[in-house]
Amino acid sequence: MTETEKGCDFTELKEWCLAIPKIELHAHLNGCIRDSTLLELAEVLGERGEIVFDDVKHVINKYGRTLTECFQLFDLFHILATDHETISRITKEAVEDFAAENVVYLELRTTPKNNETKGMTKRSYLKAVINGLRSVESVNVSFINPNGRTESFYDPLQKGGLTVLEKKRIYVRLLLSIDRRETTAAAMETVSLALEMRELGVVGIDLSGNPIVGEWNSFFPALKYAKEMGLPITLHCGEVANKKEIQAMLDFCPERIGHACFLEDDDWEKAILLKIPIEICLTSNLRTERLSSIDLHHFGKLFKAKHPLVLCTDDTGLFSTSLSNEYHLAATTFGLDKESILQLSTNAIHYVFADNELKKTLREIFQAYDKRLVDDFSL
Ligand SMILES: CC(C)=CCNc1ncnc2c1ncn2[C@@H]1O[C@H](COP(=O)(O)O)[C@@H](O)[C@H]1O
Ligand SMILES: [Zn+2]
Repeated sequence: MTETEKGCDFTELKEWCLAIPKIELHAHLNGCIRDSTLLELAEVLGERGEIVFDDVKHVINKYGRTLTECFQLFDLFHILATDHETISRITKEAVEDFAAENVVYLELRTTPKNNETKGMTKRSYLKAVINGLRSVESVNVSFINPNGRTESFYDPLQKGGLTVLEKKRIYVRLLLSIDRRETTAAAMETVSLALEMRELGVVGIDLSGNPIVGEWNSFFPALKYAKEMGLPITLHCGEVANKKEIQAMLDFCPERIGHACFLEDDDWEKAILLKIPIEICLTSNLRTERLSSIDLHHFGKLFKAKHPLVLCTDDTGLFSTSLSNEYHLAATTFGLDKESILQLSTNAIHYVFADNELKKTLREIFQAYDKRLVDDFSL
């Protein structure tokens, strides 16, 4: 039994992890689709004869998928969520789900996709995502408007009354993902789109996709261009053992890296020296068999070394997890007390890609939650 479990009731700790404000920096839109939505979408396509519903139902409901099956499921997501309306819907639902978890700042990442049959371009895909943000009603969603100021839909003055003021607020920013399957030209198109959409809340670039597919050299030109243009970058790094690529990624000095499961000692030396923040996805790493047991996760030693870390979910839908669940898992596995957990969630402010003004707002939100942080917190 860990220190945390001894000192505090398991269920109470779970509720407490849900109640604290949290920051989510590594969440893939299509990986966050609700199971209920997936089944509904699959049923409709089944009725239209576009898929065989019973085959799909089996895949959606399957628990304990292999790695290959996880990526097969991503392909399925991309069949089910291909039109603009569905993209808007899953965005809306994902934001609502994170807000319900008391996530106060969300960096949602997604791969803009071309789909000629649906008249979809990368640009129109992204617009559908932004429309999804605009359509959320159950919580206040804020992102950047064309003037570069924070936009709040559901203005309390216009919509009137306490009911609006009582709604939770979530700040949302977008990261555009380059899929490792994509060509250099497609990756370049994504970076150009991100630059064009900066004023609509796009704050950075992600490199993701099946880690055994694609070559660093083919993504490098687009990532270098993004860097030159001042777009922060996060890379899925070391999801599988690939020494050469891990070294190239660290030499690139990204603003953050995700996973970092297969870094060797000299790689860690470099990551630590460069103070590269690590997006930690415990459940994802466990389910995708990056480690045999959760207590062996590199979170433990990095946390002790006070390396910049942020707990994240990766794919809430795919892995049936939530951010509060990840905090609870970290607390119970590594024996963190409440103060350490709250400090961990507060520290995430340092690693967000949003501007300093929003960082200040986030700091105020966390300070309001726990006044003890006022004195020893500086950005
Ligand atoms: C299956 C597995 C190993 C998941 C965990 N780790 C991941 N590693 C690399 N890319 C990922 C991961 N989870 C999600 N993605 C990327 O995010 C996409 C889904 O979100 P979106 O279509 O970009 O909106 C996937 O197709 C994949 O390209
Ligand atoms: Zn990921």
